[in-house]
Amino acid sequence: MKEILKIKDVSKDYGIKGFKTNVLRNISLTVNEGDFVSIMGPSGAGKTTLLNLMSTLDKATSGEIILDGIDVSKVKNKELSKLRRDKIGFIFQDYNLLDNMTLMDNIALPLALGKKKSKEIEDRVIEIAKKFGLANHLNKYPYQLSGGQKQRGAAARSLITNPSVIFADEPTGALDSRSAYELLDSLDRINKENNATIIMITHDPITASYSNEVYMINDGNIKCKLNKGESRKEFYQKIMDMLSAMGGEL
Ligand SMILES: Nc1ncnc2c1ncn2[C@@H]1O[C@H](COP(=O)(O)OP(=O)(O)OP(=O)(O)O)[C@@H](O)[C@H]1O
Repeated sequence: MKEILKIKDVSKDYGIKGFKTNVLRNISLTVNEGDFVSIMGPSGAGKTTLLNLMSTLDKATSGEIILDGIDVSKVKNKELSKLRRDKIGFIFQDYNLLDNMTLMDNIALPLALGKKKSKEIEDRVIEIAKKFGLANHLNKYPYQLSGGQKQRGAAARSLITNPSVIFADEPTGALDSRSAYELLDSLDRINKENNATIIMITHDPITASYSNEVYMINDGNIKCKLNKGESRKEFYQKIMDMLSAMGGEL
């Protein structure tokens, strides 16, 4: 199995000398190709900080982060944007689609900087849009789309460059339950069919039950890790049991 992300003894402090907050403490974890991982934990536990370090948006105070064989602490700032463009897809809670572009152009955007021909780009957008149930909406602008369609558009955009890993920060946070289900179903499909590696932060146990592994973070540490192994319903129950054992504080 190929290791896509390896984190070794990673710590993160904020603030200046004498006023430091130790937000993450000696975190280690490995994500393999094709894994679908959730990170859960109470507000302020350090989930977004961890995601920002893993996705190279922020730098660790100490420890090692290896992304697809590259030690990110050794990559210069100028090369980091290329690394992000080539290897990482992002899905944010608030979609981040550009209002003045059609869905087709929004999904194609990460490819616009490359050297691909426009017909090739269009074919790729259509292929991915189909996976997300968006093939009939490609000529629409974001204001003509529902929240769920926008978020599936953002997910399609994150996949267009065939990244090594997709990071999603509360991707269902702004969606009603039906739209959340459709997004999660699409993510589940691209995980299984394209062997896409997905790392997602969520507060929601139902959302987490779509992934295959859950890391529970509290006070800057990994408190426990759950593996799916059984059906999604049983995994949901396992997550709920873990949350109640931790005091249900989410
Ligand atoms: N730039 C920063 N400077 C100082 N402290 C920060 C900074 N960013 C985050 N923190 C602190 O680090 C801690 C962890 O924040 P983080 O956003 O990672 O938590 P979280 O688990 O994602 O929380 P939530 O679920 O509420 O989004 C918090 O106490 C927060 O106040």
